[in-house]
Amino acid sequence: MSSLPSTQPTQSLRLSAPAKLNLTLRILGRRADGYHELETVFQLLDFGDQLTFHTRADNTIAVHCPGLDIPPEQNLVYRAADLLRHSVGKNAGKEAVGADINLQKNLPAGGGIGGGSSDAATTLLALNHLWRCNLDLEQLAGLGRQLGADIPVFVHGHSAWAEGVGERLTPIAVEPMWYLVLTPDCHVSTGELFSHPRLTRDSAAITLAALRDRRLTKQWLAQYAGNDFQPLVEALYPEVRNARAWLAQFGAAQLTGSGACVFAAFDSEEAAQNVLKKRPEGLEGFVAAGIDQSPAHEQLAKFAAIV
Ligand SMILES: C[C@](O)(CO)[C@H](O)COP(=O)(O)OP(=O)(O)OC[C@H]1O[C@@H](n2ccc(N)nc2=O)[C@H](O)[C@@H]1O
Ligand SMILES: Nc1ncnc2c1ncn2[C@@H]1O[C@H](COP(=O)(O)OP(=O)(O)OP(=O)(O)O)[C@@H](O)[C@H]1O
Repeated sequence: MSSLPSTQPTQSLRLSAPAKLNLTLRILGRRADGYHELETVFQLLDFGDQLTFHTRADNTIAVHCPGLDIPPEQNLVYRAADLLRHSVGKNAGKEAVGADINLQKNLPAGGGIGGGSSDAATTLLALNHLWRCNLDLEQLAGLGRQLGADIPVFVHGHSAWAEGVGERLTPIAVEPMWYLVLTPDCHVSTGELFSHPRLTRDSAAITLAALRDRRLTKQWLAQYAGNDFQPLVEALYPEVRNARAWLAQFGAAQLTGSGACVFAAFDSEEAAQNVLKKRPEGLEGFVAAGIDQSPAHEQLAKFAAIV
């Protein structure tokens, strides 16, 4: 995969953290370390969180995130920033490696759309630039992997076919589609689901060979879409079951990640918006286009070009 643009450092930066959907998700088996081997398709979306980074003259990392009810030091944004500065040994030197980071959350936490993971990846990209760490994308993805299996895809910033625990990535082009994503008001714990005795974890592999020219078409999806978490999540969370059953009236509807969000694909924004307007009271959601490239990378490249 490509490396990052190298430029003079700057003092502040505003970048997006896009959401993802898992267009298919198969669990192939459990490894000795407890993690699971997967096959999944990551589709990036043109909707996500927003982050602003300002470097500081001291070594403090301060994360401001109105509305997210967790201690700042547990925020994946803080953990990514701290991991980056420790791993490059910068915090031991004379140069200040602090930052004020403002996180505007638009994505629900624990929704299976990768919000926290994307925030962490965007933080690695931004601070690698601002702190002049000069790590390449592989190195940043390796750091991200230490914090979560979903982070590497956002570091590389391309919709992808993924294997391993989700870190072995092959960039793909997905036929353009609009997605209606419903966000049931419940929080699903990824760790609990992966360790649940009733989880299906012996699916047959599809392999990348099924994706001709690394292009994913609607026909491919019709054959291979699905999510091994779905039966279990629907059994445990009636809100998810009800949301998907409602959406299934309008198209093939499925779970993303380990839930709780469910989605369906449409040919136009208008078609997706029309369905969103009809949603039952109390059920929220959003419409977004599928994109192959992360806006964070485009923003960083543009930024680097003008400083
Ligand atoms: C379900 C997906 O969202 C699909 O993209 C991901 O596999 C989950 O990725 P994630 O949320 O970044 O997961 P992590 O934070 O790394 O792990 C949470 C917990 O899920 C389990 N886990 C995660 C990923 C994986 N391939 N196998 C696992 O068994 C591990 O027990 C881990 O303790
Ligand atoms: N910046 C953050 N945004 C959201 N959640 C965060 C963040 N930092 C830490 N967390 C914690 O991580 C948990 C999972 O959040 P996240 O939004 O990544 O879940 P998810 O959408 O299910 O992700 P994935 O699809 O990667 O499993 C949350 O419940 C929250 O406690």
